[in-house]
Amino acid sequence: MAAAPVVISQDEVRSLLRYRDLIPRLEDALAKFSRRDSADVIQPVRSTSDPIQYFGLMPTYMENDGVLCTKVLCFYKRQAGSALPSVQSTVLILDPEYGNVQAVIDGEVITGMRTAAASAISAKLLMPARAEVLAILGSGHQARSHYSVFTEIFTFKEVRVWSQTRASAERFSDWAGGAVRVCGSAEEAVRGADVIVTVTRATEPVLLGQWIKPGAHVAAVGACRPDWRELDDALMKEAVVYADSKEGAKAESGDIILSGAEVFAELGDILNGTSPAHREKTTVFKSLGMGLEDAVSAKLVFDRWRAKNSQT
Ligand SMILES: NC(=O)C1=CN([C@@H]2O[C@H](COP(=O)(O)OP(=O)(O)OC[C@H]3O[C@@H](n4cnc5c(N)ncnc54)[C@H](O)[C@@H]3O)[C@@H](O)[C@H]2O)C=CC1
Ligand SMILES: O=C([O-])C1=[NH+]CCC1
Repeated sequence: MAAAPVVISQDEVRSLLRYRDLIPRLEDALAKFSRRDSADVIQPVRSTSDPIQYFGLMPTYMENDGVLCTKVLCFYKRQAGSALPSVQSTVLILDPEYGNVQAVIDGEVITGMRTAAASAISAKLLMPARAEVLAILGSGHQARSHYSVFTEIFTFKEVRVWSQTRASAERFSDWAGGAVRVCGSAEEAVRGADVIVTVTRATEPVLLGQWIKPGAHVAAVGACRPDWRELDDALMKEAVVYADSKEGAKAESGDIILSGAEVFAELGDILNGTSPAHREKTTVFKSLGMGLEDAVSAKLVFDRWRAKNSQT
């Protein structure tokens, strides 16, 4: 019988995962994904069903890297007063040879960090030169991880936040040590911004093309269902649109499907040098999230966890 799986908690993941290690591995994995070589990556679009609002399975196999993994995720309606996240997830690492589960890893920190890291990679590739102003729409879990990585790897003169309520935007600004300007409207937050991150649970557009400075880069992270929107048609039609996965974007993104916008390229195509990065134009990175990103993060965590626990 195979050994029982290890369980790696959220605190352990937080202590083991660093953006400086994760970002280069994600860049490598995104590039492999876009080459569509099945020995590098097999990652179908996630399967979803709605028995409890939204239940998703995100399997990935990376033969050459010896990784077999799946994330299980679930959205739920936050109960008043609950501190639990609205996206719950767990990552399972399986033995690629025998299929037994080797590790059960809390998915919250992984989801927060790998999503923010993918957005940061999009900004590295697509934001205008000398970007000075970052605007964040939304103030939840993803807003925090995006603030952390964007301020760790870039230098902005100003960071702004807008959220559904002023109180939640102020809590976010307090969490960030007061270094963030709280804005009274999404328009106020994004006017003149060079980089805009949308991390809301909106189902209707909260970001309009008419507000955006030409040449700005938008990392659009929410609206991951075919009938949900964060961005309006004007922006989707004006911008050069990139995605993590073209198949994922066409199947899951309301902003792509309902606007009729074309996905110009994947981030991996830019990393492979097979598509240009149109930094001089207004760009949108439509992020849906990929099992591949969880697999890379979970492998990093599991390898570090084993190294640490074999020494003790
Ligand atoms: N692309 C990806 O890889 C991933 C995307 N997501 C998506 O990112 C979004 C944010 O996720 P979390 O930060 O974990 O959620 P959260 O629940 O922690 O935060 C959501 C934020 O959206 C705001 N919000 C809710 N409804 C809104 C509306 N109608 N208009 C404007 N703002 C609204 C809330 O006030 C809050 O600030 C969600 O849509 C989630 O599905 C989450 C994980 C990965
Ligand atoms: O990739 C992911 O984990 C998610 N994408 C949308 C919600 C959660």
